[in-house]
Amino acid sequence: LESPPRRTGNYKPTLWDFDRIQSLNSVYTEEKYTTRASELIVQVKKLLEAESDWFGQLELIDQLQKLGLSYHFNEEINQILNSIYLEQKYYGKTEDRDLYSTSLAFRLLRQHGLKVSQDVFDGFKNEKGDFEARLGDNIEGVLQMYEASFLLVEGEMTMEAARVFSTEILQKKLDEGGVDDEQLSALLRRSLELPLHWCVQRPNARWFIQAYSARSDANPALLDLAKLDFNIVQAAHQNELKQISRWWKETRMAEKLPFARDRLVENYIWNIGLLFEPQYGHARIMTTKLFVLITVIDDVFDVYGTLEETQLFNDTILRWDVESIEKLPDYMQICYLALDNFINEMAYDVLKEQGILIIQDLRKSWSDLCSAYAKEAEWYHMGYTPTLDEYMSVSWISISAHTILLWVFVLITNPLEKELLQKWDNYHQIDIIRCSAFVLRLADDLGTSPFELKRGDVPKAVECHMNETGASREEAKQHVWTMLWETWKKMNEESFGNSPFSKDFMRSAADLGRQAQYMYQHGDGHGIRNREMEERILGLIFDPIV
Ligand SMILES: CC1(C)[C@@H]2CC[C@@]1(C)[C@@H](OP(=O)([O-])OP(=O)([O-])[O-])C2
Ligand SMILES: [Mg+2]
Ligand SMILES: [Mg+2]
Ligand SMILES: [Mg+2]
Ligand SMILES: [Mg+2]
Ligand SMILES: [Mg+2]
Repeated sequence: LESPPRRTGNYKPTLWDFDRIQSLNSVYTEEKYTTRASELIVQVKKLLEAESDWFGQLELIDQLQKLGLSYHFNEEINQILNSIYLEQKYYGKTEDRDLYSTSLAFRLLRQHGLKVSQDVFDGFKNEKGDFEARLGDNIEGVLQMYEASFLLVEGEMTMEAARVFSTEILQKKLDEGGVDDEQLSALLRRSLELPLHWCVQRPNARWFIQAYSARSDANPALLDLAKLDFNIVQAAHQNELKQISRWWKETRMAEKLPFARDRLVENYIWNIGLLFEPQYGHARIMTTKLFVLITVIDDVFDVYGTLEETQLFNDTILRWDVESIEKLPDYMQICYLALDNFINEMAYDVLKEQGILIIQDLRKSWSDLCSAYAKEAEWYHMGYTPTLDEYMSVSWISISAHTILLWVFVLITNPLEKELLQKWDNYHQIDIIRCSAFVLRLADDLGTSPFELKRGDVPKAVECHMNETGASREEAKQHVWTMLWETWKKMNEESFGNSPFSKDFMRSAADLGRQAQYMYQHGDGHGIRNREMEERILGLIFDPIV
């Protein structure tokens, strides 16, 4: 029986080939630049110390975060935010504080894990309990209220009302052209599309550095440090990318598996967002290799493999015995061995560094992932459209977040305790992992499903909801956005909880969701190039800020 013609993703070749990547070089690895940066860091620390009032301190902290510089000042920022929280200065009588400072304090303290009550906004309501219309006269204050509203947790009606109230005012102002300040209207447009709380820090820093350099009141030391630090970090990223690119070329997978996405740079960008701290260079290299293998094997199940082949591959991964590899078609033998080599490399890495054998944990994660892939392939080939709940029960695994976060956990947790690792045995119950996976899945479906369905793929969240409820595509997309929004409330709750995982891990889990919203903001930024993504990659990796 002639097997049906194989589908293809029609993926274009990579925009950034091996030679282009290997030709990357930057002057910002030179000693004189890092010395200059250290001097500027001292100057900015003095700026922080010199700030007398709490409002000025918060403004500076907010700026440092946007400029991607906050990691140099963690101690100072901790100390300032903790004392503002303890002294509750933002709670004062409404007349001597305003919407702007209250909202800024609410957002920065909550982001820091300090749970300011939503009651701080009660002072801005009228006797009926609605926010006073006059607040709309201060657009900067309303923008801060909007940004603060994304830090809500379940059941906080005041924060829901704050989001609706502020969104309406900001949208109306933009529609009427009522914002004459060009910089402010750019800020409004950007935040209405993606609020600060949903923005991954490093990839967005360049935009905020450009915006800050356009301000007449920009502090020269702060601006110089922002540009210099960005370029120094970029130089380090270039070296990491060159190293991964040599590995990718040696595997020859792009050539052997031409049907799959050859997206080394895009896969690396994911990890610039996911692993923020510059010292996580080795971790970014390993997680990028993981992303590259996930991308290829995802395409094996979603695009190229026949139903029988995908089941065969899944069985081989479940059993992980080399005898069964004999039965795999050649292209799958390449995938299996590349994956097996990588898992062994990773396990060896951890064994020699931490003295713990994690090979079973890594394989278990991958067998769960491939089982989910196989389930989706079965649904596609049977022409079956699951209910949305049924779809999510499989696709929150197939989006690979649980595997990505296991790699991140192992690579940044030092020392790696056995009992903490054992918590991964029932990762289905770990809220932060589930939330991160849901945001990644829902953002991915909103960004990639139109292209996936054109070439043939399992019905995605939007299509499942349409099929189940008869909703229109627009209504179904709105429903998916609402699910994403509900998930962020749970994710916010997790950052207050006393999780057994480190702050860096909790941040990475949330950043995985944020990075997805960044990659898919203008369509499928991962698989199908678009101008915005191209410009973002040039600005992030190739071109220093002058
Ligand atoms: C890194 C990833 C999140 C993972 C592999 C590439 C991705 C960008 C995404 O690709 P996609 O094909 O959209 O995943 P899915 O929809 O087939 O699950 C799934
Ligand atoms: Mg290719
Ligand atoms: Mg896919
Ligand atoms: Mg898939
Ligand atoms: Mg919990
Ligand atoms: Mg997708």
